[in-house]
Amino acid sequence: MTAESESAPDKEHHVGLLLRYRCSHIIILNMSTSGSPTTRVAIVTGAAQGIGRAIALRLAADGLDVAVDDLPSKLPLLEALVADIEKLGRKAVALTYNVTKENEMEAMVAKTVSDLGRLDVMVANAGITGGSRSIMEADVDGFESVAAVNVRGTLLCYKYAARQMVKQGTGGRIIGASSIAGKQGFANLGAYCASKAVVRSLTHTAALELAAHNITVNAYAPGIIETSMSKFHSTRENDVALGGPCTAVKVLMNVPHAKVAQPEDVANLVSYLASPESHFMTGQTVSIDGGLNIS
Ligand SMILES: NC(=O)c1ccc[n+]([C@@H]2O[C@H](COP(=O)([O-])OP(=O)(O)OC[C@H]3O[C@@H](n4cnc5c(N)ncnc54)[C@H](O)[C@@H]3O)[C@@H](O)[C@H]2O)c1
Repeated sequence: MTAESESAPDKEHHVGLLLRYRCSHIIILNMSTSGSPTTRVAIVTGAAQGIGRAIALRLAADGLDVAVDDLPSKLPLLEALVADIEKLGRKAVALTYNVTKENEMEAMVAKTVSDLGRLDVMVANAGITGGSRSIMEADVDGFESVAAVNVRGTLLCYKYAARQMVKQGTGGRIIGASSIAGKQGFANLGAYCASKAVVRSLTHTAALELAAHNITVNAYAPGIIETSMSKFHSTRENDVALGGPCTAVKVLMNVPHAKVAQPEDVANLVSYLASPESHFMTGQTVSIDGGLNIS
């Protein structure tokens, strides 16, 4: 390539860029709920409680219909959530598919499309920590069960959401649940840290592969959020039982904004990541951690 061609791209190149921009803009406008006949639809996994529940409610408040998924044992909580979403004037459906099973993730997307009409937003939120264990005490079964939910579950959510969104041809938003633990190490949380780093990596790859389809892929990386998960890692009893330090408490001691945040704080971020306004943002794992991880 000559210096001239580098500094002055040809007209065809400019026209191509413009057309691509216009196409993506038209799709973005179609995604808007205001004045549009099409209501956007989201799936939130791990939605029965904690961060997932707050995200489902926030997306409903934003005007989306929502399929809420969790394990079968959480069905009563899901049904209560559906009722709360319906009070906001939106449609909702409770699903009990296991994110670790490929046939169930395919069925989850198919059921959402058959019940709610389409899929625009996937929030792959379900996750587990698997408890605290040092590398020297690590057991392969425990490592694999964390990976099954956090890694395989995220991959399958991304896969079947992307397939549906590409089929629809109207773009979309795919959002994963990483963690501060995916950006830095925490003693005795090796399996969890590794799994959340993989979520970040899958988000990079999926963002590149799906850009041509006007699908953005981002993840949230919370610090300590007040849910049953973080409470589990905050008690002396679990500390002693699992042989690890009070991980959540130790982390908090290093947070510049030293407070425990609420699930709604993460939901506010997801609201933006899921919105048409975030169309120029992809491949990012966004920290929401009170300043713990600044880089
Ligand atoms: N709470 C925090 O401080 C924090 C910090 C960083 C990241 N996160 C991440 O945010 C997400 C939500 O965390 P939370 O604190 O709300 O956790 P939580 O334990 O309160 O909720 C997680 C939900 O996922 C569901 N789930 C687990 N395995 C599942 C499976 N196989 N299929 C379907 N659902 C399944 C659980 O039943 C539960 O309802 C997780 O991915 C977690 O790793 C949480």
